[in-house]
Amino acid sequence: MNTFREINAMLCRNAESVCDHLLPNGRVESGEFAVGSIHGEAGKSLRVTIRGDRAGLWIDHANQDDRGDLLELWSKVRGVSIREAADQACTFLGVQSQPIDYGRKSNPVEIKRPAGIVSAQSSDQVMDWLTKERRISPETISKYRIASKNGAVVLPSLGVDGSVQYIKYRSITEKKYWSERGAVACLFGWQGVSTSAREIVLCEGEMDALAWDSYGYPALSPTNGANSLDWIETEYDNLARFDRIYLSWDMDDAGQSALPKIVERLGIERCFRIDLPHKDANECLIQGVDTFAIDSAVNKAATFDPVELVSAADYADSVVELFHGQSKDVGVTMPWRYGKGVILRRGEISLMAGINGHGKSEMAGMLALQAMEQGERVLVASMEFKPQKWIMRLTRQASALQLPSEDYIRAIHDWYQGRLWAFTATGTAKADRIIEVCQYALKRYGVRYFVIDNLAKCGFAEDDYNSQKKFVDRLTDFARDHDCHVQLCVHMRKSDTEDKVAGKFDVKGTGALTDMADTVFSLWRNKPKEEDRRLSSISGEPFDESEKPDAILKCVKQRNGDEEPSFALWFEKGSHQFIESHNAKPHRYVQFMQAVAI
Ligand SMILES: Nc1ncnc2c1ncn2[C@@H]1O[C@H](COP(=O)(O)OP(=O)(O)OP(=O)(O)O)[C@@H](O)[C@H]1O
Repeated sequence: MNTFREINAMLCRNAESVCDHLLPNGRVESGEFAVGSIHGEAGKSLRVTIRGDRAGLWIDHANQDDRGDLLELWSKVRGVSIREAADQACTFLGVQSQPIDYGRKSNPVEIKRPAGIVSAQSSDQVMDWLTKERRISPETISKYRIASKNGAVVLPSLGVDGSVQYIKYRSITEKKYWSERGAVACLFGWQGVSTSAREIVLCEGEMDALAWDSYGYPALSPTNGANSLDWIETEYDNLARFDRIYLSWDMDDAGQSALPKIVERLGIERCFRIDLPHKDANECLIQGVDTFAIDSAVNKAATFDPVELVSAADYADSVVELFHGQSKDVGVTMPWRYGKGVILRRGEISLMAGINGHGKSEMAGMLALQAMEQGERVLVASMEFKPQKWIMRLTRQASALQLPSEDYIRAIHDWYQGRLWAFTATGTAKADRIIEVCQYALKRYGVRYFVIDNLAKCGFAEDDYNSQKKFVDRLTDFARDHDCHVQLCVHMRKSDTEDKVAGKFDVKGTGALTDMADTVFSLWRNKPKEEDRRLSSISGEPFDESEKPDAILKCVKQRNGDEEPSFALWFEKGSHQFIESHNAKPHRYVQFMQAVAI
């Protein structure tokens, strides 16, 4: 089944053929279809746009009220209802499914008109209450067939076919409702809605619907309470004809909780929320809110955009900040004098890739110290070593000494307090648990820099690339959603030689890992140099340490940076730090005095 909107869209895609079919005396002029009027005589007064975004829109310049879309043109030219026009259009378009049969359905049970009901007009009391106290217009009262019985207001719900579905009564002396029979799930107000209407207001109650109509907006309201959704099923087809449904619901908790469910079922793209200056339309009427204010509220009706859909324009401040602001590129910078453009940014994930034993853990540890020094709280999930072992390595780097004293070690551990946490599972930890603990550490302790060493120890089979990919995908979401950085150590594929720096295509596993990561490092240990050194020591030949670096850290990808430098580094034997020249001093991350002072 197709909605009117869909049928009209199909007509618009064939606007010229539709015009030729409906108005054979017309002709195409300057990109528009021109004809005398909806009666089809030759002429130029009625113009239909046949191409572009506005295709299908038409206007008769001799009678500016005559305008609309192609379905309306069809209905006017053929003198049929919109529903019949839609039926005919489907046949013309060769569309098998017929339009929704909204015009013929109603609730199956019709009730008999009870005795004693008279028109509201003939009851001074009811008429006065409606027009003077509630300020409902007499036209609306007549259109909606509002009646009176024993001094109470009679609110009949007629189906789209005019049959009486339900009758509700309202006392005029107190807010009390009763009905002719038990609650029926339908909408009140069809009698006030033209069969060609393409827009409708849905509101919470009958008096509201009458108020909306008094403002010039025909409206419907559920008969059995605003929070029951049963009416949707009964009236679903009847509502299909509306391209726009304005929801005028109370802003109280009950109203707000029902609204998303209504919108979801009626179609998010055609629903709009109206915010009124008072709690509902009848209150607006009573308070004297004029039609202009109501028109303005309708014009400003908000869409129910999914929370995930945001206009790019809303990001102006953040983008200006990225260009000009102080907080440009929040993240951890590299420990060396150059390459400051490489940043381990919040919201991103980086891979530290290397062959076994090439220093990934040492490098990730040093960068974690760098993060702590720059104020980040860090969690290390090392499945390679027992916590005491990797913390020992880290402490060596932090002190810049091969053998720090006991006091210094203890002082450094005091410094770790509130800065560093360990995920203690060694061996093969389950990926889910790692993420759970990371989430907890983030929420409970404000940790924003995470090291996972390494992917091979997260509980996946070596060749289960799909699960590895899903895990990295989840880490990527975690980093982005919580504005933190995750560094994941991964292995390089085994190759014949360890003599050259591997590229990002050498990362073990699926290529998706490097695609998903924001930054990828390839860490290479200069094994040939170590061999040369060994041979020199045997032969007694002098060996120049400065000539070649001990390691190269190559940034092979940095999605959000301009630089992808290679860092030539020397491995300082005492501290196990990577330094930028053979005679550079290792950096003391924790000064002894500073550590003691904390
Ligand atoms: N460039 C280097 N020169 C000398 N020794 C190094 C160098 N890089 C790392 N090492 C040493 O090599 C050993 C292995 O380092 P590390 O554990 O960091 O490697 P890894 O890449 O994490 O290994 P794995 O893949 O097995 O986890 C450590 O003892 C470390 O101190």
